[in-house]
Amino acid sequence: MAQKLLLINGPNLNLLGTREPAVYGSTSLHDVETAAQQQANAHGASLEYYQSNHEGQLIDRIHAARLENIDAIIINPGGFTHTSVALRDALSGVAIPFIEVHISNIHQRENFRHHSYLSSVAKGVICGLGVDGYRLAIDFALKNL
Ligand SMILES: O=C(O)[C@]1(O)C[C@H](CCCOc2ccccc2)[C@@H](O)[C@H](O)C1
Repeated sequence: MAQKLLLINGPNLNLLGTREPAVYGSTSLHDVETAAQQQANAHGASLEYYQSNHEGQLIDRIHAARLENIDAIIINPGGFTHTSVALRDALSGVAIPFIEVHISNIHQRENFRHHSYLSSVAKGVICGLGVDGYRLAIDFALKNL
């Protein structure tokens, strides 16, 4: 059966490409999502994408994935990375392997960004490689998850 991937972006990532290009680059979220879908399709897989600024909506989307036979989730949790036990619990609860992606190297930034509530339950974490991190995460998921 063809692999099904889900790409999730959290709060403020809808601003990608419009603000702080020095930190997050100049690629828009739409272009990230489109490239991700094309990458998956080129390998015979499907990829859905979702973005929300609301913690509960992200949690509801993760819960729904359980009923959609999603094989792997690629998620940039945005700022909820550093605050949300609930998002961690949702990902753990649905038991779908996920890869955590951060565009910036959170370990080179403010101290409050150094801890992730998600990393210890993630299959893997990619950070600091810009939007290429999404492509690399998808590549790994296609090969391994
Ligand atoms: O580096 C990442 O991908 C982050 O997940 C991005 C989050 C911020 C998302 C906001 O993205 C923006 C993009 C463009 C302009 C303004 C915000 C930040 O809170 C994390 O610590 C690291």
